[in-house]
Amino acid sequence: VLLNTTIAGYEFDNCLMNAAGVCCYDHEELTMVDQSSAGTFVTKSATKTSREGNPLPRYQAVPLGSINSMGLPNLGLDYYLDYVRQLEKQTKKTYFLSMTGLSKEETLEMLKQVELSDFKGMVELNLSCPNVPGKPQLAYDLPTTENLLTEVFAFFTKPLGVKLPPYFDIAHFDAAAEVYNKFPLAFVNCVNSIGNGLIINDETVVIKPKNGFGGIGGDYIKPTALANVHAFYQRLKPSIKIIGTGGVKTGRDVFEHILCGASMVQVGTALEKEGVEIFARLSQELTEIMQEKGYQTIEDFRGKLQYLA
Ligand SMILES: CC(C)(C)CCc1c(C(=O)O)[nH]c(=O)[nH]c1=O
Repeated sequence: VLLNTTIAGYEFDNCLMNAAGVCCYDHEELTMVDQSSAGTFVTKSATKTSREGNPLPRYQAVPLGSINSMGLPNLGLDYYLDYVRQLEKQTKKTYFLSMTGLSKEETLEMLKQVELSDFKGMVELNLSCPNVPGKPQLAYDLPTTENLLTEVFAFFTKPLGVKLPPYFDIAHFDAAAEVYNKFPLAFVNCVNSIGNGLIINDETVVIKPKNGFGGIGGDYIKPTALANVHAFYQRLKPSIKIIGTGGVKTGRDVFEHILCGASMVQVGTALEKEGVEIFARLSQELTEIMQEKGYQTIEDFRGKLQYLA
C-alpha cells in the first residue's frame, strides 16, 4: 500500500500534512512537521511584515474541536520564504507557502516577491483574508475574488492554489466553481474553519478577541468539510486538485476526504491536540483501511464516493 499523491505534477510520498495555522509558526514547528511522517508542510499564512495577532486567549481546544481568533500572528513573508527556499534545496521536497494580504496591493506585492525568488514550492493563497470593512471575507465576495485572481495570474507563473472557507449553499458551490474554473489553479483547499462560531464555558466565552466569536474546527466541521471537498471535486476542471481539510482525526476521516475527491489531506485541530506523531498514526490507520479494502494507492478510491440508487 502506498500513500503517495501528486498535485500539479509535484509528487509527495505521503498525502498528509498540517493545516495552515497549526504547528507552522516558526522554524522549530515547521521542522517538526518536516521530520514527521507528513508528506510536506504549509507555513502559517504570512503577511508582508510580521504581526503579533490578537490578545490571548485566542485559541481554545474543546472536546469536539476548537475555536480561534488568532488575528494572523506570523513572522512575515521574508521569514517563511527564506526558510523554505533553503530547506527545499536540502530535502528536494515541495513545500507550501501560505499567505494572505490585508489588501489587494499587499497580496500582489507578496506574490511578485515570490515570483521573483527561486522558491520551488507551491503558494496557498488564503482567501479567508479580510475584505473592505463591512464586506464579507474575500471568498464570499466572488466578483472581488475574480478580480484579484485575474490580477494575480497576469504575472504569477509558479503553482498556486487557494484556501477556501466553507460554502453552505448549492448556488454558492456553482457560482464559486464557475469563478475558480477560469484560472490555472493548482488546487483549491476546502475548508478553512467555519467562521464566527461561539463556544461558552458556564456563562463566559472562551476566547478574548471579537467577544468570543471565532473560527470553528474539529469534529464539528467534518460534514461541511467533506461536502465542500466533494462539491468542488464534482464541479472543477480535473487540472484543479482538491486538498481536504476539516475534522480529520482518524484514518477513517482521511479515507472519507479522499473518497470525496481530495488528493491531499490536511490536519489542524487534531494536530494541535496530539502533536506531529499523529501523522504516523493516521498513515497506519489509512493503510489498514486500504489493505482491508484491497486498495493499492489512493487513486484506487479517490473521488469514488457512491450515491444511493
Ligand atoms: C481569519 C483571518 C485572520 C482573516 C485569516 C487567518 C486565519 C486565522 C487567524 O489567524 O485568526 N484563523 C483561522 O482559523 N483561519 C484563518 O484563515
